[in-house]
Amino acid sequence: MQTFKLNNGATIPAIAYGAGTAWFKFGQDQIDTKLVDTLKLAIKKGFTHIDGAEIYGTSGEIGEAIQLVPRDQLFITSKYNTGDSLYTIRSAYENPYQSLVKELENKFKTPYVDLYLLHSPYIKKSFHGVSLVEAWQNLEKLVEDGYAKTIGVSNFKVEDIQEILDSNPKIKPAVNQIEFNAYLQEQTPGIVKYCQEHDILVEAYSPLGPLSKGKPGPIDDYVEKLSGKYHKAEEQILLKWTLQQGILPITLSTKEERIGKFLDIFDFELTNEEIKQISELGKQKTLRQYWTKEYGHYK
Ligand SMILES: NC(=O)C1=CN([C@@H]2O[C@H](COP(=O)(O)OP(=O)(O)OC[C@H]3O[C@@H](n4cnc5c(N)ncnc54)[C@H](OP(=O)(O)O)[C@@H]3O)[C@@H](O)[C@H]2O)C=CC1
Ligand SMILES: O=C1Nc2ccccc2C1=O
Repeated sequence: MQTFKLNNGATIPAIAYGAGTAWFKFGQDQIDTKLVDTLKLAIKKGFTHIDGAEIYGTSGEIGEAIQLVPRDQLFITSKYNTGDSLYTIRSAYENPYQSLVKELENKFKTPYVDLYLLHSPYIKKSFHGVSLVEAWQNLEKLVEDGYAKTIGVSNFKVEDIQEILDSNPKIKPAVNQIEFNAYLQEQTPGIVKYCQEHDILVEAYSPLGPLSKGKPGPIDDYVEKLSGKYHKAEEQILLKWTLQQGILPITLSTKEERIGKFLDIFDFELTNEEIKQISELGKQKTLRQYWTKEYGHYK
């Protein structure tokens, strides 16, 4: 499995299986056995990186599935539930520190996560009990106490990351997880370039948006042509387009045949011209699925 190097020297497997979106079950306590089985299948097929979050309600399922292999063979991500951008949903826990400690003990049943993120920058002291900078300091303490190996952010704009950097943090964010695909190459202005210049790895959620939600669209014919040229599925072409830009895709499938395919992307390379062409065609359409102004709520 290809890896990326993070700014703290840690390595991160270059593609992740997401335990959110289609698996989202916040507010229900019962274990989803189909998710446990699918996560085990994904691990057996070679996924070593699982993307979770408090808000997904699936930390218990991840905890069950990861018993399958030694802990050090896996890379587990979780995220502090910042709630929605309208401040109507909040974490079940007092603060980000407590959230991870309790989820590790009661759900993940493992002593640490490899990566812990603030799920969004929508953090207000009056609502969350901590300001954005104090939330970040909670994450730093999680590293100091051994509960998280690496820390980062998600859905952060340039100015949100700058606010953390301006606070003179002990630890810099290592990752910014954002919505990224051919139809959303800038979740917010300049964010990809800024992260790459500051040695912050960009993780792409919804990398297959153009296939699942974007059809018909301007990249369809070209991606189909590349699919024929490389004898790879359209999903594989889009995951490769993401990876070759130094961006880590987080995807998922509920279906066995797709899960294996997602990992069979390390034996071919798109040319620079092909990467550029997908990017240019993609700019003709905008598709944003998450964290829109109108979105506000999770459900
Ligand atoms: N930080 C954040 O705020 C967010 C993080 N995430 C993370 O990213 C993960 C992945 O996000 P997601 O948007 O689901 O990622 P993708 O864009 O990779 O979409 C995956 C979905 O696409 C479907 N799909 C795959 N190929 C095709 C195709 N050829 N035609 C039609 N449908 C297809 C799959 O369906 P099927 O099951 O039928 O194969 C699956 O449900 C989440 O689980 C979560 O971990 C997601 C959103 C926000
Ligand atoms: O997986 C996710 N589904 C979501 C829906 C709304 C906001 C964030 C998310 C996720 O992270």
